[in-house]
Amino acid sequence: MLAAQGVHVKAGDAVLLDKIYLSLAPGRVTAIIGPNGAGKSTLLACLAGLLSPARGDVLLDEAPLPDRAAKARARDIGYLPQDPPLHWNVSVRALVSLGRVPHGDAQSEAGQRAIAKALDETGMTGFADRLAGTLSGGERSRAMLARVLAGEPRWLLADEPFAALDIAYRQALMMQLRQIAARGIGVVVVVHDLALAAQLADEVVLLDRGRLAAAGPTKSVMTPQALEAVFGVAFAYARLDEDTVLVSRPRV
Ligand SMILES: Nc1ncnc2c1ncn2[C@@H]1O[C@H](COP(=O)(O)OP(=O)(O)OP(=O)(O)O)[C@@H](O)[C@H]1O
Repeated sequence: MLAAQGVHVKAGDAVLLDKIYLSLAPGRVTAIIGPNGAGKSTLLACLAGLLSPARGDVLLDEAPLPDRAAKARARDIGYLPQDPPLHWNVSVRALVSLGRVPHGDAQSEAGQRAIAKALDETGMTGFADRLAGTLSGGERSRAMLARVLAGEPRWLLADEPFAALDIAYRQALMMQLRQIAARGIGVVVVVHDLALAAQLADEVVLLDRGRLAAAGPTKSVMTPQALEAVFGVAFAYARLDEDTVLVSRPRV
């Protein structure tokens, strides 16, 4: 279980997160949604243990995250930031191998197997010998995801992993995240695209100006009323083949 207990984050006088209580289960895909500036990335960074709240705690399996040794935390929680910087122009294989650093086994058989699997799962095997600096934006974001997957974390926390991907890779990544969750891994993703979040997630966390507006099963959180209250845009249910989908209704 990954939980936030009264997480409160401030920057100067600004309240970025206001007493957030959450409990996330492994084996589920949770989408964090909300308008720009709502605090989604801040919450994800807290859950990853990369940002310390001014008040409140993040608990992993009921123990405070800061009590865990840094290496153990890095093995448990794989974090993919929005637009991760490329510090060294190394090969894609070397970049993905960095995912094994918390295990210290990049050269071992188990490490090599995890690296090969991560390259394969992200469609990056054919790029393994390319310099990462020569990749396109979408290829680079897949390589960064492969790096996190190579670490075989118990929790995968990703900030807008869909942003640079074309429609085919978006769908592939959606399926992949669902498969990762089906293996028992907790997947938490910040998602801007509400239709994508509705399709992808088992659970949704809806943030509004640093506050928790709602959290729970996707269908109960993503209602036209709740989304309208937070985004200030009209939403409605529409029929699409056999499915009911949520659509926004522009007022022009
Ligand atoms: N160091 C800081 N000082 C002041 N305000 C900050 C600081 N860091 C973040 N903020 C503000 O906190 C708010 C939440 O930021 P955050 O990046 O978590 O939002 P977000 O929901 O991920 O936004 P987006 O959808 O635009 O990516 C924003 O209004 C941001 O400007």
